[in-house]
Amino acid sequence: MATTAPAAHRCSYEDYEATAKWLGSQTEQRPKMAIICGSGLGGLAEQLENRVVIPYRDIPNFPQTTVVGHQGQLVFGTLEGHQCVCMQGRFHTYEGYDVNQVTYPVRVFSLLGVRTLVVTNAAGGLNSSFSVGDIMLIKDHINLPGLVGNNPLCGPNDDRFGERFLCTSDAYDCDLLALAQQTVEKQGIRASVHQGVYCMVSGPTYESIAEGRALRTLGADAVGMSTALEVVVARHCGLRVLGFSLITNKVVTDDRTLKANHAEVLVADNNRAQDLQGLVRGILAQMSVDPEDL
Ligand SMILES: O=P(O)(O)O[C@H]1O[C@H](CO)[C@@H](O)[C@H]1O
Ligand SMILES: Nc1nc2[nH]cnc2c(=O)[nH]1
Repeated sequence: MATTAPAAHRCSYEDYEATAKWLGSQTEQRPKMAIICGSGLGGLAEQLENRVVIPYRDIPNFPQTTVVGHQGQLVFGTLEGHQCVCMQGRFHTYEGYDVNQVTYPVRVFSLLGVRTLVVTNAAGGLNSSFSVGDIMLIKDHINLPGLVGNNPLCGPNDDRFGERFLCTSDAYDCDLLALAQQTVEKQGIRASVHQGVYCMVSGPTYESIAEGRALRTLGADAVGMSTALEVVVARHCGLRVLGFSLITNKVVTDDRTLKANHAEVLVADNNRAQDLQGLVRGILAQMSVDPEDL
């Protein structure tokens, strides 16, 4: 029987606008900062003050989360004086969403007035000096799906969001990274925080031994199934980006008896998510608040 490939899910500017307008009608908060919470890392959103919670199922055009550890709601509120919107749950291509759906919220946030994106994720450690529970400040990424054609900027370019050819050598904001590093020193947590390169793969399989070794050879320090697509779209809209990986497991590169699994990812998050929350809060506390936010 002949099969046809599913059509790419095209989102029009009007779709993004409609979602942004609807969200704007649900709250008077106008965040300048968006935070995407990775697997098991939604606790950050619980710390917001003056919370307004909006389930994804109520939001026009929004995808739904299907992954354990991703709650599926937006939380608006204030963190360390900054008006924020947090995604408690993100979308992945392995769930069956295409790159436009995975990145849909980022363009909506930009239309809402967001200027800075903080991305967090759970990731497997490839760098042999990383331990489970360590935090990696993302200094660069390898967008493997994007490099081979599954890039959210493929297709007609909408100049209202950004230019056709996007530079990504500056994807992770140097000033924010420097501020993050200063906060690490101030909090005395240097031993468990590293800077490194995040590699996005499509998943949902965890790496084979040969794949883990290959990714390490490529120059990746940590690997996961998210983030790079969101960052590409954020940069296309001109947002500043700060990224964190919580190292939830070591990628298996030799011992065949070890088996990566999502339960261990969530357990590591449970144990160490508070360290990441403390670091993010510490960084935000040092960032000047946009006067319009006051
Ligand atoms: O990247 P986040 O969403 O944090 O989740 C990571 O954890 C899941 C696998 O355990 C995958 O979804 C991977 O990408
Ligand atoms: N691809 C991948 N994603 C992850 N997310 C959390 N841990 C891992 C991992 O080891 N590999």
